[in-house]
Amino acid sequence: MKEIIIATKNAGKAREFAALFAKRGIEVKSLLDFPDVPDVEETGSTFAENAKLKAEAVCQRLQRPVIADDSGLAVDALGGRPGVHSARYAGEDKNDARNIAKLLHELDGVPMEKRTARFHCALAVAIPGRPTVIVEATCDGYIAEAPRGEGGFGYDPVFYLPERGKTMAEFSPEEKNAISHRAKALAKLNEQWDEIMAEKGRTE
Ligand SMILES: O=P(O)(O)OP(=O)(O)OP(=O)(O)OC[C@H]1O[C@@H](n2cnc3c(O)ncnc32)[C@H](O)[C@@H]1O
Ligand SMILES: [Mg+2]
Repeated sequence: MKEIIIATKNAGKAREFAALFAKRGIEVKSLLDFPDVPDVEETGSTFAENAKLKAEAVCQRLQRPVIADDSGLAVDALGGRPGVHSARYAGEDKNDARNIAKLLHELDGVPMEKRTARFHCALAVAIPGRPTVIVEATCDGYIAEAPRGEGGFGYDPVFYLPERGKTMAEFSPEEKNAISHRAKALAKLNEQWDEIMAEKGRTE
């Protein structure tokens, strides 16, 4: 296979998938390339449910193999919030800067050792006529007291990895793709990739 569709309108995610799949010589298309595909409502209560909803809706529409990513940030001191609501934490417009400002406000006064958090990533692969495959992975860190760095997207400027002494937004794309929740989930998918794609070959 030379091309895969990622069911996302998030340019940051699309960029990371493009780099991760480039190693395999596979070109990534996102929903930014298919503007007519309508938004899928994320009504699930877990990352896995939402990834499945997005992958199956777009697969149904395009009749092609599709991967969807549902991801987010779970902060221990906030009982796991923003969780599945990470994208719209500060409002419907999905504004990264406002989401970060709200998060920092909610954690005001919480000491560093209690600012533990993890990024979650659920990936769902939907192929016409086949059961959907789902994998999940996480990446542990801390919520910094102020944003730092220009790279990545979303909550990366406040996601601090003490072992590197940097926020994820201070990582190069290669560094982030070596350790991120998304890269780890994709590595899990990779283990099943040949099997998934072999089945696909038979249905073509
Ligand atoms: O649903 P799609 O179209 O894929 O795009 P989205 O941006 O709405 O994506 P999600 O519903 O999965 O919400 C993910 C939220 O978690 C954030 N997020 C996910 N992965 C991240 C990462 O690697 N670094 C920083 N923030 C991330 C992201 O900014 C969003 O606020
Ligand atoms: Mg979304």
